[in-house]
Amino acid sequence: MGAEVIKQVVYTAMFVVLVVTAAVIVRTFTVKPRTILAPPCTEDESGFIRADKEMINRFQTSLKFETISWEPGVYNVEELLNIQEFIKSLVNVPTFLAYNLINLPPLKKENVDCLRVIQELEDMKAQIKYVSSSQLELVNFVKSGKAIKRVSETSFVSSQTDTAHHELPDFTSDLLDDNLGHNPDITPDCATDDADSNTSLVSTMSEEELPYLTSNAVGPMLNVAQERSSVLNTVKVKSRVFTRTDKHLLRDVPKHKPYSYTSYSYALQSQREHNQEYLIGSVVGKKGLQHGHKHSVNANISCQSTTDIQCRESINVVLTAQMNKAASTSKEVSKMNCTGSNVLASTINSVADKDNYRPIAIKSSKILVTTLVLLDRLQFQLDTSSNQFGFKSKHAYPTVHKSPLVSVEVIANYSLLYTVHGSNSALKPYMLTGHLDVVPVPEDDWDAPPFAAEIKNGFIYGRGTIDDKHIVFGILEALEFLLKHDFKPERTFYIGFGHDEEVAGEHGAFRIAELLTSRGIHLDFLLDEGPGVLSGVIPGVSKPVGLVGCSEKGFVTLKLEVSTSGGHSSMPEKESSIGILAQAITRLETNPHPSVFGTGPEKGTFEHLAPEMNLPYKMVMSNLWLFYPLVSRVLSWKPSTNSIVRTTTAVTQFNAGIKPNIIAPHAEAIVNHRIHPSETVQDVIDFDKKVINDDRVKITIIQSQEPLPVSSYDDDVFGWQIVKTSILQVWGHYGTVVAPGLMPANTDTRHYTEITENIYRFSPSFMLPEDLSRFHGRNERISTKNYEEAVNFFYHVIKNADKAKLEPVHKHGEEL
Ligand SMILES: CCCCCCCC/C=C\CCCCCCCC(=O)NCC(=O)O
Repeated sequence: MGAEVIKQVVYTAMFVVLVVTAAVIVRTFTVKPRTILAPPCTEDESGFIRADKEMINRFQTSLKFETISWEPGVYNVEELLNIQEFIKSLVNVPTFLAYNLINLPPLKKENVDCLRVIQELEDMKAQIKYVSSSQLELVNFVKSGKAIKRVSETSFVSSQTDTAHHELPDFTSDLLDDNLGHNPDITPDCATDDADSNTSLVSTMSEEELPYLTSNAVGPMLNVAQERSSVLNTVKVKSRVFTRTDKHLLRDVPKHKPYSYTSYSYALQSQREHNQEYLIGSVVGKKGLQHGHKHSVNANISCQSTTDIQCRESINVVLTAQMNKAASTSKEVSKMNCTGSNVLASTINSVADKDNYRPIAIKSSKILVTTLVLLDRLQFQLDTSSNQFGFKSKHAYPTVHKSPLVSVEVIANYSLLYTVHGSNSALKPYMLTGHLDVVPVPEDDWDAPPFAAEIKNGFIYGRGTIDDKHIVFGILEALEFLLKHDFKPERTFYIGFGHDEEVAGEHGAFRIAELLTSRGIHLDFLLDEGPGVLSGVIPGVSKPVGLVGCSEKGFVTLKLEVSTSGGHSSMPEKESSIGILAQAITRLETNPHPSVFGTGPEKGTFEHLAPEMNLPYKMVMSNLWLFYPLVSRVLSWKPSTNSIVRTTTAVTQFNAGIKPNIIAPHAEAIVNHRIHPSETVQDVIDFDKKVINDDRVKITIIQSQEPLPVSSYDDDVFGWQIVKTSILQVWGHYGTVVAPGLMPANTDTRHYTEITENIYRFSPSFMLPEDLSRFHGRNERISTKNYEEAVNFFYHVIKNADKAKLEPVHKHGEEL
């Protein structure tokens, strides 16, 4: 009896397995491709736009920076205020450069107002720390007086490279000389009245005031620029460092022998060992240090700063009187040597001679403003009468800008709205969008400088190449070509270039959308940046995939905070704010949000791609009804594919602590989630709270956006057809297939949801798996060939969309 039942169960199981296997096999080999070749563009196949040198050059110039800086010098309060005013104007531009404000202007003698100004400048730097850069140039920014001069038109990158790999421009020695009283521009009240000193321009400051000068709190983005700092001012401080009487520091240095390079180096190391507050220093000295002085050394100190205190000490190291006698030595030491991130460096000239050592700190100071160059380089002129950033005439794309068919509006000072007027008002307009701003470059170890637009091995390197200049310039190039060739559109279309997409587009795209709404405009479809032509990115598909974002993930940025009583590190509580917060972060990272694979447009991706896949992927993807869990797990392995199966968690910032022996009373972290369309902001917060499960961790929302609606990717839908057809016209010869997908990052499209239901996100960039990290990362680049393809893609979009409708497509394909 028992054996009979077992037999029955086994037979039934075998039968089920057989049926399932048969179903899987049948389905694998009968599933029909949904990716049907879109109807080719029958007319004007010859209209291929070849990227000539000029076109590439126009693109390159759009990627370059220009530097505007204040000449090293000594400024009075009024001049500082001028600078301050200018910087304020930048701060008011929400998308201005993140890394444009570099060092502080130097102080003038004993002027508290200077300190106030400098503090304000510091505050302003903090404010602009995280904003993105925008392609705007201050061409006609003119300030009177010698204090503020535009001293450099070289690209920021080349200057930076010089600094990093060679020597700094040798202006520092002159400045030292200036500081020694040789500068005719120095006003008498700047001179020191200290009779004992041979130095001039010595400001007296308390050590409490020094952080204003030395704070490195503005973050790594500014560090690159700090490398360009110069010796500008001398500040007298009560310092004990490097005095011969400081036995603690120099106890191991032989007293009666000339100090040698190594002994001084040793002294600095000792200093660090004995007192954690001090810097990590290295001393480089010239041979034959004496030159008549008993104890002299040239010290080049760089501080691997981890705390403000370290920064401060590194700057306030110290020298002696006699600097004017040692002018040649000063020149030697004024060469800076800064490396790595979060490094604050200062060069020290020590010429110790007398018993009466007089410590003098050398402060490096300078304001450097780097701006981007789009408008000027393209010969747009700035309209300084109304707004110094606005522009009124445009020569780079003369046909576009002179055409009676095209009108251009400047929105919110910097964004652009083009209307290309069609002749047939019965046709619903559409819109192409892109953005002018780029994200900063926190690291400089690129294969080619990030703002020089160098071409290497057929690739144009530069921040903004794929995010998002190839779209902006691809559209303008295509339109210029079409208008030159007598294109007269029937269908009106808009082109919107926002200036602050990288910081949520709330001033640019938002205002453009608002304006269009106020005019009662409703769009047939809108095309913005998105995934692209992906090769080798989607598992199992060997053909390139033109992936079009039909929806966009939402996001929520959360601040997590823990506060405890803090105290002395010798008597710690069992748990610290840092420990508690770290635990919360670990819980979030080890408990990812659950997979919701198959509930959003990513399902459509596989419905379209399964028939194109190689075995065994084809079998698995054609039978998602059976293999969902397996596929979901496999997709979770790689960051790119993981991004489409769930709400992601990225811990992007963590701040706590100021000193080794103080228990941090406060720790905070920033967590950025990208929300899958099947979840909401509230779902995400609820999940996080549950996972963290610790009331000591306070969670606040910094910014959020619900996921965007899913636009139709039915082959009957005009906008979808246009995008798909145009992709195939440009990349079809590679065997490219087109599929809908989910945009894992955010775009300006969130602002346009009221004026169209059909929003598609596609960047005309050909991407290999390793290229995905170039977005916002190192070595952002595009090949010249790909740029040509981008231009042609927009050419086809504009041509295709001008038809009343595309050919009907034969529909098949099915749910998996
Ligand atoms: C099985 C499908 C796999 C899909 C893999 C996804 C591939 C995504 C490809 C490109 C992503 C492009 C990201 C571009 C982001 C640019 C926009 C941006 O930075 N916005 C700001 C922000 O999101 O913070």
